[in-house]
Amino acid sequence: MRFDVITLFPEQFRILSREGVVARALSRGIAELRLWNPRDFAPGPHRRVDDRPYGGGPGMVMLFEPLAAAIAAARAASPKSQVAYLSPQGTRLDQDAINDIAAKPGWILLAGRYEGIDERLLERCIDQEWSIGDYVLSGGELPAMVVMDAAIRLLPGALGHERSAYEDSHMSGLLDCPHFSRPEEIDGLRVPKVLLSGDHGAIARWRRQQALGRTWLKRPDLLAKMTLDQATTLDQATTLDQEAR
Ligand SMILES: CC(C)(C)c1cccc(C(=O)NCC2(NC(=O)c3cccc4nocc34)CCCCC2)c1
Repeated sequence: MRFDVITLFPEQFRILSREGVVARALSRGIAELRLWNPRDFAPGPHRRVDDRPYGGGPGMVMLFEPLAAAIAAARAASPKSQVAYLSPQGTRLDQDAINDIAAKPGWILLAGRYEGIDERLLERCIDQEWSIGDYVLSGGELPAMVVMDAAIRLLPGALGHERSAYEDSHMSGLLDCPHFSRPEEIDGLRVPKVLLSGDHGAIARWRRQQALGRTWLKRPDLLAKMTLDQATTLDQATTLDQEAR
């Protein structure tokens, strides 16, 4: 899977190629990352990438021409990729959206800065608009990295052997169960006995029950969102739970 990122701050993306799942996927060729700086496509001696907004007001707007040229160059290099602008106006991303994103051959991600981009880019050059959440950010670079992290970890071979472990927990649509490790007791706080029992059936039941309970209490909206098949699993878990009592 190929990511072409259009950004005024390409240096920020070094973090992805240094360590972790994304770095490993990049070094293994499971994913590719290419950075495009609009400043390299800005004409004239001053190579302007931003200018004052028509109609006045504070701040600057990213100019159409350098961004359109950078997008065209990225499209030429990655003809199968669609263009997505990371923006507060975008469709809110969730795991279902990430699954769809990871199923495509590649994406050209545009990260905004200043007050945003010239609106005509949305008309002429951008296919999709995505948001990672409702809070004010300084740029679209971190959202772009969030999308890349979430999508790349889904690619075959990205997670290696531990993927199956994630599969049934993270992909169940439920919150995680509580996690414990050494020592058994900290300041009077002990590890739940079932986790020390070695009874893997009971441990699996307890974990499922805890995940269900926490999701019910903290994020009932996730439960409501579960698809039919997950709901079936939910029934199975509940049955298991009833048997256990
Ligand atoms: C009502 C709300 C959401 C608080 C809001 C309302 C108005 C402006 C912003 C805002 O943050 N403007 C700055 C800006 N943000 C983003 O790019 C951005 C923000 C949040 C999630 C994102 N996902 O992708 C990109 C995202 C970066 C600089 C270029 C202009 C966009 C926010």
